[in-house]
Amino acid sequence: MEIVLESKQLSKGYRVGKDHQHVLKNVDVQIKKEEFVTVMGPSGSGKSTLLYNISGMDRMTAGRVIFDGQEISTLSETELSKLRLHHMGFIFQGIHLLKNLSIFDNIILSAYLAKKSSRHQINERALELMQQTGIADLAHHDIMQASGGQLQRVGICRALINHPKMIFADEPTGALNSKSAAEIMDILADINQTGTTILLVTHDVKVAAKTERILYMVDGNIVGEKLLGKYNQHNNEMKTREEKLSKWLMEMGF
Ligand SMILES: Nc1ncnc2c1ncn2[C@@H]1O[C@H](COP(=O)(O)OP(=O)(O)OP(=O)(O)O)[C@@H](O)[C@H]1O
Repeated sequence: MEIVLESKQLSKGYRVGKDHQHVLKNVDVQIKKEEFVTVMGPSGSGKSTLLYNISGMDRMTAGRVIFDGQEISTLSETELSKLRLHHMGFIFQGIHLLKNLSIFDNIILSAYLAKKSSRHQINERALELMQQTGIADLAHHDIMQASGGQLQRVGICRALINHPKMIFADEPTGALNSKSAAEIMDILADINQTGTTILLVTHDVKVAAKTERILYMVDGNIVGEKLLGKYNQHNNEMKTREEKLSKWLMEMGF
């Protein structure tokens, strides 16, 4: 299967006073097209840092990242933001929506900025995504009127509006109760099944068990991986997947 994202010897460090803290240490990762991959590991091991550096949200200190055949390590800020706008989608725990815009306008904003589609096409796409994520009734609501789970769905619609090749999600269910978290993961699994590659960071075994491959990070490097295969919400397989994953995580020292 074709590789969509690859890091080679990716390193990231921060100056802390007089010291230099090495957070990512020569990380080599390959994500295949249409894969659904999770990064797990202890707190502070560098999971979010990996997500932000491999997606070009942050600048790596050394190494290379190749996204969809293009070296992104050498792109300018303008080129990087264009790449992110057109080809990547981001979902965060704190959803960062604009409070003065309606739910619908929050979703379509980046499609207007991308200037790739007509107003009609953008509206159609937004409606289709809102239907898919179960928030079509909320289109013209104020974001202050929505629950955490609904807002996370808005975040998913916003991330998908420009048909990204890949979604990056940092603890997308971190602020949700377990029922909403399970629903959000089913939506992400559906999105993945229809061809969008996803790289996700989580601490939650139930969340990771719905993904295809789990990378385990310790102290700035990937030290193991577990292949679970694609999750099918219509097969009654969650318990087995969770047990398999929990057993492996225990072996990894989680
Ligand atoms: N801007 C920064 N300046 C200095 N150190 C930083 C900065 N951002 C992150 N770090 C450090 O990098 C290390 C890894 O942080 P990161 O957030 O990537 O870990 P994580 O595995 O995602 O943790 P968690 O599971 O707690 O979210 C931590 O020790 C953190 O303090």
